[in-house]
Amino acid sequence: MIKIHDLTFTPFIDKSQIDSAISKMAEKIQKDYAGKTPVFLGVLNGAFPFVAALTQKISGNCEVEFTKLRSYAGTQTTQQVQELIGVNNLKGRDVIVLEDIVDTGHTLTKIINILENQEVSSYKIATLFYKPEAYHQNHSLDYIGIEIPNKFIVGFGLDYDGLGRNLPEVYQLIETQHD
Ligand SMILES: O=P(O)(O)OC[C@H]1O[C@H](OP(=O)(O)OP(=O)(O)O)[C@H](O)[C@@H]1O
Ligand SMILES: Nc1nc2[nH]cnc2c(=O)[nH]1
Repeated sequence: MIKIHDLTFTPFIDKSQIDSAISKMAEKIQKDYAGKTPVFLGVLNGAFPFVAALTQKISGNCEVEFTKLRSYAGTQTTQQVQELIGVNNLKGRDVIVLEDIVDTGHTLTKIINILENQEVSSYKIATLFYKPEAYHQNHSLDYIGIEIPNKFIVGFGLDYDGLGRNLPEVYQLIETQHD
């Protein structure tokens, strides 16, 4: 168990499970984009370890860009997704969005809106973690690493109020916590 700020988390997904999910995803992407030079678009802050781990498993040409969006405050989504760092050079490109987690899908909806305005040639969505019970958007996800229940997690890029992103494995919030 670990404590971050006021909350306690229990070990949930270990390093080898994360690595094997990323390897499988990289293999699929590599096949689907054979002969192309896709642009991986990482969504900061949370996606930084996922982007590094996935792109290192891709052989062949690819580019890496980042955008920075924020929707979560504490352990709750705010439904207002802010674009803190934008991208504007994706016209005509084959883009693969790399998200650390798709939860309600508000962030994803915002990204799709941005990509459609930029006239990209094609786009697909890859997410390391996915909460199917929380997702209520129509857009389907193209590459999913690990499906998880609708509980707050930290680690491997994901934070609780700024802390926990550096953890190499993933922890789940213990929900019955009393002071
Ligand atoms: O599907 P949603 O409910 O929109 O949640 C998913 C988003 O929430 C987190 O980002 P956050 O807004 O916390 O910013 P961060 O990556 O900088 O922590 C996460 O990195 C996803 O981008
Ligand atoms: N840290 C963290 N950020 C999120 N953003 C959306 N869902 C989550 C989650 O479960 N944990």
